[in-house]
Amino acid sequence: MPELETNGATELNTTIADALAGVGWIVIPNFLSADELSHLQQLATTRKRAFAAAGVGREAAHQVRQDIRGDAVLWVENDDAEMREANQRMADLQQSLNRELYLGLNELEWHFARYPVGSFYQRHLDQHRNQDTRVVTVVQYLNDNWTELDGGQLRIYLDDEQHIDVTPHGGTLVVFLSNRFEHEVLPAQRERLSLTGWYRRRTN
Ligand SMILES: O=C(O)CCC(=O)C(=O)O
Ligand SMILES: [Fe+2]
Repeated sequence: MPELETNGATELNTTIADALAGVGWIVIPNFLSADELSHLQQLATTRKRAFAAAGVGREAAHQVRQDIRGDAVLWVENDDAEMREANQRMADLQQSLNRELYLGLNELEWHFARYPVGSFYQRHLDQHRNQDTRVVTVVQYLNDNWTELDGGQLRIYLDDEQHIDVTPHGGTLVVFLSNRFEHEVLPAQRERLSLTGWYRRRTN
């Protein structure tokens, strides 16, 4: 029998859906429990050698450009047994967003991302040009004891060039509409670890 979502999880997913329908973004501290956080940190550590430099651009235009983004990534597979719980939480959120906002999301693609000391990701939009399949961006941070001095904030540009800075505290979840907000990762003064993903609507 499938596990039932707890009421807390359902409520949280509704809060996220409401925020997306309203301002279009939300930050949720302590989205991950301490156990979930340490499990994901351990996985990222165990798999450290499998991370590969991230690129920019799609297909033929794809290239590693550390002057644009300096992180290394490891994609998460759907059938990864170690990621079962994390994938399930994201699947539950996907279902809530579809139920409440009729977004028609049909998959999550996500990866671990490791930003070495001094690295950053320049201001960008997550939707690839001429392709609108990335609908909702989700980021979970996996860092212990992060302080303002460690840099690495996620800067989200709101309307009128106002911005908010999100500190990548372990367990924090950020969700925003992929086509609406340009954002950047400020230079990290410590190694910075996250899980970043996109709910997509397949066009074919
Ligand atoms: O790690 C973050 O805070 C955001 C990463 C990001 O913008 C991306 O991978 O597209
Ligand atoms: Fe991004």
